[in-house]
Amino acid sequence: MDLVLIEALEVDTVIGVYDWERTITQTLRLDLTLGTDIRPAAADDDIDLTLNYAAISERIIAFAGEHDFALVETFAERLAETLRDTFGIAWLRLTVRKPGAVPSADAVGVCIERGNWTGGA
Ligand SMILES: Nc1nc2c(c(=O)[nH]1)N=C([C@H](O)[C@@H](O)CO)CN2
Repeated sequence: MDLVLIEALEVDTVIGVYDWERTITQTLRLDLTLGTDIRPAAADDDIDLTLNYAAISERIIAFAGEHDFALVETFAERLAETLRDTFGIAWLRLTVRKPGAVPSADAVGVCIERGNWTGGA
């Protein structure tokens, strides 16, 4: 399996468990690793035969604007489900970081993997 990457994508959303967090927008930083087979796209030099990282990034930005979860866990789980359903992604790793949430840390967050890693050539 090959991998398509989206790194340090910043999205604005309402996120947090505290009352004050329900009234503001905060920035999350996302890293995605998307499992696919890039050989058909490379053979034909055709964007329609691969995972379009620009289209996926736009969907993520829209998703963040459409939802207001309390937990980064919920954001990650629901986003992974949406992306896999929308783009037919076999396997993905998604890291969601919340910079500034813990002042003495660069960022806190979660990392999840969903789907089946087929391996192979
Ligand atoms: N495992 C988690 N812990 C915490 C979360 C979270 O989403 N997942 N959220 C908060 C608060 O919203 C915090 O980010 C505010 O600074 C605390 N712990």
